[in-house]
Amino acid sequence: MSGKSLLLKVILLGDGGVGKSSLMNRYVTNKFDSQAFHTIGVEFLNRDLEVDGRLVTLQIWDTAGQERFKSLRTPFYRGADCCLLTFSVDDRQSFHNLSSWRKEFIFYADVKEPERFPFVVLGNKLDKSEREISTAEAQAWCSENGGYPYLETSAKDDTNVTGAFEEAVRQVLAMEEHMEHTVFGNTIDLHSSDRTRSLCC
Ligand SMILES: Nc1nc2c(ncn2[C@@H]2O[C@H](COP(=O)(O)OP(=O)(O)OP(=O)(O)O)[C@@H](O)[C@H]2O)c(=O)[nH]1
Ligand SMILES: [Mg+2]
Repeated sequence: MSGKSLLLKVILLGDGGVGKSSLMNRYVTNKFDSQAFHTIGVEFLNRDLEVDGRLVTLQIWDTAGQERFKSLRTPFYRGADCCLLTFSVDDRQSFHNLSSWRKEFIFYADVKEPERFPFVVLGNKLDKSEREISTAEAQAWCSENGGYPYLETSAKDDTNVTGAFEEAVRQVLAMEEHMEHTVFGNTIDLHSSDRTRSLCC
């Protein structure tokens, strides 16, 4: 394991009531509240974890999904390393709104290269018996809209919650690795025979 812990900011977005706060609380405190209140503005919690030998401090930002709190949540998007787009599998409207959430995030976080940004899609409330969105439909949206990883979770039953946050970390680490390769790939080779040509005026 490499010594120093990496601080990663992950943000949960999605309609009011899909279970963002419940996912964060399940992951960080292992508790579930069936009478949870709507979030006002934003809240965050940290959790340390190890993924593929890397020590990471995950700073999870939980935002208010209700439209009336838009101005309270958007200032906190900047600096996010990963965005968890969340819907509820028993609520078609929340699935339909994923595109708007992504758009809002890209705008307020001022993401320079949206097609490269690590989004992860979560279909929560997997424990519900009556679904409105099938796994296949959600997967299709993810592959058509940028090839995002898709995970189904239940904050209530603690299904795949750890897996969801670990996937977020993996996506960020993979992106970092990719960027490092790109930077090194673009390094100017001072000994290259092309050098005279490219520097010549
Ligand atoms: N059955 C079931 N209920 C859940 C699950 N996750 C959350 N809930 C319930 O759904 C309701 C809304 O959950 P929240 O976590 O408050 O939703 P939210 O996305 O944070 O909502 P906002 O804060 O308004 O944006 C609460 O009553 C939760 O108990 C789940 O996995 N399964
Ligand atoms: Mg909430």
